[in-house]
Amino acid sequence: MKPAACGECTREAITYFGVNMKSEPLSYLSSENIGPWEIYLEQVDRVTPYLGKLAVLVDHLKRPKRCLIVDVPIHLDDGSVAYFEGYRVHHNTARGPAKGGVRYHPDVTLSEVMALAAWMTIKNAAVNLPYGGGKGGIRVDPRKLSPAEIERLTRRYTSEIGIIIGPDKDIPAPDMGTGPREMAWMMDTYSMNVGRTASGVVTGKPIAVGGSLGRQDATGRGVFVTAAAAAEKIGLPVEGSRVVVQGFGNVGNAAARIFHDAKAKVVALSDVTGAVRNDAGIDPYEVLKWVAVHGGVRGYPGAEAISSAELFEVPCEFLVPAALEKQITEHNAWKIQAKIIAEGANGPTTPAADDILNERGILVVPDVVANAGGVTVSYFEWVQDFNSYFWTEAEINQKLERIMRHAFEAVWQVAQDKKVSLRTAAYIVAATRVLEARALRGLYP
Ligand SMILES: NC(=O)C1=CN([C@@H]2O[C@H](COP(=O)(O)OP(=O)(O)OC[C@H]3O[C@@H](n4cnc5c(N)ncnc54)[C@H](OP(=O)(O)O)[C@@H]3O)[C@@H](O)[C@H]2O)C=CC1
Ligand SMILES: O=C(O)CCC(=O)C(=O)O
Repeated sequence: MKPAACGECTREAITYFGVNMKSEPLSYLSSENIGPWEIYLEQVDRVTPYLGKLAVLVDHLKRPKRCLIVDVPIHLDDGSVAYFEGYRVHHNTARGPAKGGVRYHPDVTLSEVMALAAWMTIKNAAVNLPYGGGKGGIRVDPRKLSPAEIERLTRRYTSEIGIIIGPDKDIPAPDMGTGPREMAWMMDTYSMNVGRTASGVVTGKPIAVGGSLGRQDATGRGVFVTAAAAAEKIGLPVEGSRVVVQGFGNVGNAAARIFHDAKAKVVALSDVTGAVRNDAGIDPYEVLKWVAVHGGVRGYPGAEAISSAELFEVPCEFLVPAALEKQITEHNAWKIQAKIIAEGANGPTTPAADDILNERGILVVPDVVANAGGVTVSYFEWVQDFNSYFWTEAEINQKLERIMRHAFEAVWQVAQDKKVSLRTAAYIVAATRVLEARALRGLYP
């Protein structure tokens, strides 16, 4: 399928830290042949025709500013030594310090972390936070390690990336496989290394060590707020609507609960153990209790088991992918029966799938807007840590909703004016901000 805006674009053939940055026009390639970084490059190519004279600077978006690869050796509980590969990437810092999460997952690679860092640059600019984009990760299956091993891994990784993180340089946060516990260890390790308590070095911390109220549910809340704003635009009521959620971790379970609280009906959800469906509605609070005991949604008695592929075919008003990249591809985009897709995950939709969804009139609220609630409350946490003055949860949620609605409205307006998808509109808003900052800092086109 020919992409909407950039069928003819070609790319320079360069290699960056072993990651091949040359790619063909990607919409012609199957999802099996592209990774997250190529998806990101395609998204940038699609926005380039809308950047006016800033387009000559677009290569700034196509290269990470710096990539650090670290070896993370730890003692396992049995006394043996294991080695893990870790990364921290600063994609762009034109608008402020790098900011973005840390992922622990067996499939983490440098090119994936580059893409995740780049999406942070776009996301932070799309919601107008004073940050650039960064991301980190370790190729590890945390489920195979004990808590003590994860602590040693986290502390060693933090020391290794300590040369490029800091409250005014790069502020990590949780992503897949990490949470408040790991953030507390990161903050403690960094603080020990610099000889003072530096609570502003990471966000997503437990409340007792400088975390912010509302951060835990913030990404899911932002997904809900932007999905509801999109629904308003097309006259779709949230109350009584059907919701399908892929992934029942930090983002997915919060989104499911918040939709449920708003009287929407969660009809299917999944995690790595399996998927379940009940058209009469599933109570995500009950699923949480089940998961706490059984380790996954599989076998949840209030619903029937379906396959992970079938999850995407369940009729619904809202579909929330909240797991990994590349879940919605040219293979299943035709089968989706949702009116709105609100991307809780980063990069869940390939460009080819975007085209199909666009053609089918399914509204996609892109990741760089839909899941920006997490980093927005991370920003609040960072500001609160600097001031040593903390806001109430009601204040946080109110400020979060205002920022998310404002960002969505601006993107919606651009989409209407330019007749482009919400993703391309978000990239127009964000890329313009990043490249304007770059130009003002000394690289005028
Ligand atoms: N945490 C945050 O604040 C933010 C996260 N995101 C993005 O949201 C997504 C989810 O992150 P987060 O919720 O933090 O991660 P978590 O680790 O908390 O949860 C991930 C969830 O996805 C499930 N999962 C993993 N693989 C699959 C699969 N193939 N099919 C179905 N479910 C799967 C996991 O199952 P199991 O538990 O069984 O392993 C788990 O339920 C990621 O793309 C992340 O980058 C975006 C913005 C902010
Ligand atoms: O809270 C943050 O700083 C970043 C969260 C994150 O990794 C993301 O938005 O993808």
